[in-house]
Amino acid sequence: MPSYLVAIDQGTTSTRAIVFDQSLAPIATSQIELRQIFPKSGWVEHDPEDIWYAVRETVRSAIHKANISPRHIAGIGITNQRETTVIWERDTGRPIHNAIVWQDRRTADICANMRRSGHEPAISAKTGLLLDSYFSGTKIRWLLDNVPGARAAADAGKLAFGTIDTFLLWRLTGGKVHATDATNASRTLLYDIHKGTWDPDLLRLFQVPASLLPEVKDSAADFGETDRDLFNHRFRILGIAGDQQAATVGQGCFRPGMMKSTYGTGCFALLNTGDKPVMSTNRLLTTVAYQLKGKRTYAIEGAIFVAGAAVQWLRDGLKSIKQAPESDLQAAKADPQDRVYLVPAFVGLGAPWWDPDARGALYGLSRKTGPNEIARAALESVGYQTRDLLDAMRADWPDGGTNMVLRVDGGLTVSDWTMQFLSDILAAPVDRPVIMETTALGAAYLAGLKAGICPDLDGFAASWRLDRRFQPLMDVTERRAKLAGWQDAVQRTLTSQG
Ligand SMILES: Nc1ncnc2c1ncn2[C@@H]1O[C@H](COP(=O)(O)OP(=O)(O)O)[C@@H](O)[C@H]1O
Ligand SMILES: O=P(O)(O)OC[C@H](O)CO
Repeated sequence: MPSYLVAIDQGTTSTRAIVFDQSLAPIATSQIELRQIFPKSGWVEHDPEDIWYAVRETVRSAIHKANISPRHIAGIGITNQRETTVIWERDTGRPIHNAIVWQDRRTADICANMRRSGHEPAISAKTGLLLDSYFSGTKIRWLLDNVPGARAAADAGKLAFGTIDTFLLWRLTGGKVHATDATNASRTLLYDIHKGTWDPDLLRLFQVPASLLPEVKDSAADFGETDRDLFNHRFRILGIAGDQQAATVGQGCFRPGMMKSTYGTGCFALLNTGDKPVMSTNRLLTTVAYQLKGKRTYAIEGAIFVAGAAVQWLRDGLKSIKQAPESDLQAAKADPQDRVYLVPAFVGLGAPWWDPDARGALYGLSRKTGPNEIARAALESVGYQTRDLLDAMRADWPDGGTNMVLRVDGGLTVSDWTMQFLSDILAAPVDRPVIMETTALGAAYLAGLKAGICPDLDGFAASWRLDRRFQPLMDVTERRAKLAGWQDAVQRTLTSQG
């Protein structure tokens, strides 16, 4: 019986394919970096053909490395950077433009105008989101209005929209399947998360024809088969989830009150709130965590745009380190008396501030401030931003706040220094699991669940293994003083938009 699973993890900075064995242990990985395209300040694009090439190559290479027969693979799970928007021609499969990436701010003005017209409360009530350029809705509208001929072609039913999962599914199935899952749909500003349907009023408001949209399915579902020519075999595609939701699954956060935070380019914290959507009053997002057998489980989400990207800035912008792990060593050597704060608003500030016009700032520089102190400020900014999110979450959902433990994953969590600071500043334990590829694990598990070869949610959650627990060691007075300094720095950075 086929018992291996392949996860495709199409992230912002790279594409990975990972083969998991029957015990859900990763046995082979292949990864290709993704080219970032910055046409203008605040604009971020990806070439969908780069993404498609990387997916084909990494899947082939990971299966080859795993040294298994394709016949032993039970299915593929796809997980993806969310919100990133592609529109393509239905007859040729050709994208009409580069993908507009989630970080892209080109539609900030459209959002501001719609907000001024008073549309935000009704949109938030249906979608659980805020009216921000982060999400797909205004990106679709921009493409239809700015690519010559696009709107007419869309009205004639000749175009298809998708987030990256949907675009990949279309290509993998040879143009046969146009579908997504509820987690990805819940990031578009067009999807009613209470009813689980595309909303006609929202489509009218964002000027998006219904013919563009994919069918919305469960996160573990039959999404079709791969075209035989691609891998010399027809693989079943059995799972799809946005990457932060897949990480929530991979971390086994199935009970209300369980929370994970993923630290890659940005940071995304999701708190499972069960089968009822909790609408935030503190500018967090309400989102679908996963949908299984037609039943939606919801989460409150806090999204921070810059986490690991602050370390990349030390390396590529400031050139004060050569490799990311050096930031740890520098932070440990920083002068304890120095009080430098970095507010890394390089692309504006996300939750809970939502200020697209804010830009990064350093405060408290003295003659003694050097690279070590700035590295520490960069790593500390990850902790402070998480603290802001968690404070907002506790206010939205007081039941969840008391015995909180945070499960973490993502590239930045290898930094022991940052994880210790995170625990110190949250005043809560931080748990790092043995399997750090939780996003891919979640996608593989969803596919395995549908294939009937994986345990149920409780059985899977019981297999979660701790690598290390970081416990808070910081003195209360020091924590208070540090947090007060951070709040002051944020207030000075916010513009009138925030
Ligand atoms: N040892 C380290 N210390 C600090 N940051 C690190 C370290 N290793 C990786 N990172 C950061 O982690 C991020 C990459 O994580 P990853 O989960 O692969 O991101 P993404 O999925 O967003 O592409 C990079 O921004 C990098 O700067
Ligand atoms: O690609 P990542 O891991 O940075 O995640 C991106 C998020 O899905 C954006 O919402």
